[in-house]
Amino acid sequence: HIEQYNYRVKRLTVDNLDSRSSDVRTTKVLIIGSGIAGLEAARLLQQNGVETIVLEARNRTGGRVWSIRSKNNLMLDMGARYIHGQYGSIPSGLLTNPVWDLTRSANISICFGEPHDFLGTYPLYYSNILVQKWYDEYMLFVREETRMSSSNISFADYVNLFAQKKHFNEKQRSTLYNFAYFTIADREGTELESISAKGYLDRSSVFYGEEPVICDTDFMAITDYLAKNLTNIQFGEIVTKIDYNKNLVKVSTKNGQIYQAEFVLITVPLGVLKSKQIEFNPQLPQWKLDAIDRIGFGYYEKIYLLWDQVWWNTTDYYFFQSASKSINLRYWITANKWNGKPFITCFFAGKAVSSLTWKQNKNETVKDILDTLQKMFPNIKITPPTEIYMSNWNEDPFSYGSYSYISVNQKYEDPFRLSEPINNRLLFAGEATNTDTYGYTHGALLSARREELIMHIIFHIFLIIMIFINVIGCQDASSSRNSSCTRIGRNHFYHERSIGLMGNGYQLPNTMIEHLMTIGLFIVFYMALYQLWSNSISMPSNEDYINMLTNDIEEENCGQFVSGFWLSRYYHYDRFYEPYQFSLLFNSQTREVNGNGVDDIGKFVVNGIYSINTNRLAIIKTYREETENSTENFGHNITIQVAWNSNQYHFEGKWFIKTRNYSGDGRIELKFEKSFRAMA
Ligand SMILES: Cc1cc2nc3c(=O)[nH]c(=O)nc-3n(C[C@H](O)[C@H](O)[C@H](O)COP(=O)(O)OP(=O)(O)OC[C@H]3O[C@@H](n4cnc5c(N)ncnc54)[C@H](O)[C@@H]3O)c2cc1C
Repeated sequence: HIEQYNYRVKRLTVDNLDSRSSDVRTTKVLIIGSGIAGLEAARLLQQNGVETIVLEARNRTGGRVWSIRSKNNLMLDMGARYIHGQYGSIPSGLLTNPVWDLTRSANISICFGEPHDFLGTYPLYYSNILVQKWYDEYMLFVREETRMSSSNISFADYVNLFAQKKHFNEKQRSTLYNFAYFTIADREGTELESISAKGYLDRSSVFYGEEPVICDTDFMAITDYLAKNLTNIQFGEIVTKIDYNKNLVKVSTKNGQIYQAEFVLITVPLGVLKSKQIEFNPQLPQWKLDAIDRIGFGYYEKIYLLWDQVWWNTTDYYFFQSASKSINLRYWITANKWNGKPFITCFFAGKAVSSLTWKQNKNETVKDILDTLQKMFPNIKITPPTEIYMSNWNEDPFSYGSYSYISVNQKYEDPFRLSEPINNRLLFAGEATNTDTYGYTHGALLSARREELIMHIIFHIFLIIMIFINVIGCQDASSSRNSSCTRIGRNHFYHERSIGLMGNGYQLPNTMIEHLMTIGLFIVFYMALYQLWSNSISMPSNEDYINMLTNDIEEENCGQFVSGFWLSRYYHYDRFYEPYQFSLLFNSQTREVNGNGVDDIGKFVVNGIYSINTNRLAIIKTYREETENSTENFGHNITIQVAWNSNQYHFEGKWFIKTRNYSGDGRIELKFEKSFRAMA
């Protein structure tokens, strides 16, 4: 077997990639990994008739979405469990969490946690209220410091700087440190020392989880739904080598199987890429290797403790959040009040996982948890759990960690680099390649949609080029009275297909269809041009607007815009409509502003730009159809262009609407309401 494997691998060099053999399986798109990203990409490609094979190392789908059954048939999510966002709504430019949408399509029942549904305390020397106040002040301090700074400074360094500024003693400093740890670092699966504060605050995903939404069933119901109609998943196929050139990719697996494809979508976790278990030939470019190296990949593990019946007498969701005496053993505990199931989940992150304390001495870890619980419930005699289950993502060779975070070593462009295709043949998806929603299932899902779209564009560019070549070839031929016009064109087209540019999913059009499509393309092109022209006549473009300099801008009035909740009121039909709250997040490096909210027309998302220099903001509100007011909500866009008014201490300017049936404009004001509360 080994000989056969070596033989196959030896044959596989870039020079002879095209050599075909009966034991090489060919397909148009090969997807490596059947986590949520791989499954979604496979599902979309299959829907579009593109031939696809999924290679999965494990003998199951789901990847880091993995649920097991206890002896009593309790469903325990060892990986993802929460669908983050407020009732499915996420303030990052997308109205709803797409995973939430999936649960609705799949008829999966979901339950809601309340944001303040929290029993217990941090083991702090000071009252929670006081520490929360320090923390809020600390976050404002970090936000201000990072806004104009370009250096990567960790949250831990900012704790020290803030403590110095406030003349904190060591006890106060370490209390704030612990609080910040649990609020920020724990969820990222790492330490405060490792996270770039600027990177974290500039990326929108960090503000998601104000109100996690929890499934009533296991999370795998979602990945099972995605996998439902996929017939092309090869289990137990551990990819060991990827050979590629400008035309083709060949993938070798540990079983000695070789696959050949026009495109390969790599969705393996960042931990696997870091481990260099997969050999690339030629080696990945240095910029890609640097990105893989610098982006952080955290550790986050769960322990489930099960009893025969619920013994706790509280209905709160979160039991307790604890920083134990030992820095290496910190955890927090939750229980599920909705289904009344008798288990408690404990979470360990960062050093607590890598130090291995908890794994090396499972009994001691469990005893520590039980002692903590006993202190919380002094009147109940807590018996040892009947079953214990622990995850081990950290050592799992198909994960090597939990999910990505923004490390202090990271460069701004690294996540973009990670997702960048190579030769337009190797494409990358998965949680870590999502620049906004890294670390989450919805990040993985959206990355798959992004890559599927890229593939689609690549396919169609080829299709359009082919049509033009064919039409021009045809016209040349007919002008020279070459009666074999159609045949020549077609033969040329077939030839291109046979060398692999066109795939099985796309049918060869005949000459008539090609002509019609050409005319259609011209019509679409002119309509797009007309649309652009007509949209630009009544207002400046958003880019032009924010760059307009006015004489009266004083330096202290620059950069008034901050991320947070804003109130807007707009003037229409001779009156102001109420202030409506919406969230806006500002990325100072890209100047982008994203957010969402709801007003009397409907739910909307916001995308736009802001200039610190001119203090001007230009955003586009896009309504989501079928929300709120069905007679006025057409899923239309509203452009809002506002400038800072230092007397009123708010932004003001104009809104513009241009739809097929209506165009209009009016006044609008935007006032800052409050900053985002840190995740509870
Ligand atoms: C403990 C924990 C808790 C979490 N909690 C949440 C949560 O509550 N909410 C949330 O939204 N997100 C959560 N996440 C994050 C979420 O699980 C991930 O972001 C998401 O599942 C990643 O999906 P993916 O498709 O990018 O990668 P994966 O799911 O890891 O899929 C990659 C696939 O590639 C396969 N693979 C790896 N190596 C090879 C190879 N050499 N050859 C072939 N196949 C290979 C793997 O087996 C896997 O199936 C959590 C993660 C962990 C670990």
